Amino acid sequence: MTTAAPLLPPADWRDFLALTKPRVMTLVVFTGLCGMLAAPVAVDPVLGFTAILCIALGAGAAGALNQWYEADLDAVMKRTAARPLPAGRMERQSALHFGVGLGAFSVILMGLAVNLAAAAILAVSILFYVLIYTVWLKRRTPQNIVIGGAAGAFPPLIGWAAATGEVALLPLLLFALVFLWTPPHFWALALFVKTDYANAGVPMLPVVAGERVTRRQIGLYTIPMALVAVAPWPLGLAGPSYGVVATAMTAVFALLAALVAAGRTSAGKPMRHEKQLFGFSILYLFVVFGALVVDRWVA
Ligand code: HEM
Ligand SMILES: CC(C)=CCC/C(C)=C/CC/C(C)=C/COP(=O)(O)OP(=O)(O)O
Repeated sequence: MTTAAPLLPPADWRDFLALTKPRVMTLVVFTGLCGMLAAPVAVDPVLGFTAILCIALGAGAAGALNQWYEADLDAVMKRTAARPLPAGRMERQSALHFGVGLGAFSVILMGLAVNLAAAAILAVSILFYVLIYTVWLKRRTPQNIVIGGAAGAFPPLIGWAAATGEVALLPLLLFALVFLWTPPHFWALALFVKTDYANAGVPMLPVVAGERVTRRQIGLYTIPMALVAVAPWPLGLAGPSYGVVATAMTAVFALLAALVAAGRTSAGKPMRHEKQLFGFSILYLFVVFGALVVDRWVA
């Protein structure tokens, strides 16, 4: 006779919150909000709030499904071992039900309360992150984050579509900015947590191709990223206040990326520039996206 594994007690709300990767999602939601506020229309506040809520819930659902699928990987990486599933604080089924329910709710609410264009792009981004990145590419190729990372670039398009019902050149540039920003953002981190990924058998670029190639790739992606970041200004899609902030922030980003690409080290501080580039990459998107909204509404 077989005995069923004992069921865990119901998980705490904090564990469900942790499934949504709330810290990463703040920036995802912020880029969505800025995409919405950069649109040349005044959005009804209730509708706008609902759209941003749907992006937050959809992104949270994607995070939960990611953790449901890769609990085995998370268990072997130091950075992720304390998450609710690998730490044994939650049944896998609960994470699956939570993710599917929340994801469906976010897309349906967006479709009913906001518009179909925003709901469709939200659905695509959730499916992209879960199926294309997490299930298909992450364990197969070091290009995982380049292709799969597109999922994280959709929110500005969703925000814009929520406001206008369509897409346009400016939100497409914002998509391209986050898309090209993701490799330097992630590979800078991957350089200093390489052993974690190597132990887990995840083929991240520094593990598979080595540090030199990764550094060069960071430098290479930074060039088109810089052009796309500044482009809204000369194209007349944003004014000089955006142009100045975006140029200054991009110059700092490019300098740090160049130091990383050149493999510059400072005595006694291993991976100093890599850590600086990773940290700055987060501030960078907050400031550049924020500057676009300030430029539209205040400047
Ligand atoms: C496939 C693409 C990406 C990968 C693999 C990736 C990976 C990571 C990892 C491993 C961390 C550090 C640890 C953590 O807190 O979990 C991190 C931090 C972060 N990422 Fe990304 N990231 C990606 C794309 C993005 C995107 C698109 C955004 C937002 C637009 C973003 C925003 C952030 C933020 C805000 C943090 C800091 C979180 C904190 O303070 O703990 N990331 N990222
Ligand atoms: C609107 C919507 C659905 C947006 C999707 C949000 C999204 C794709 C964010 C990407 C950022 C992210 C959490 C990467 C983590 O990669 P990982 O899963 O490899 O990190 P881990 O090792 O921390 O699990």
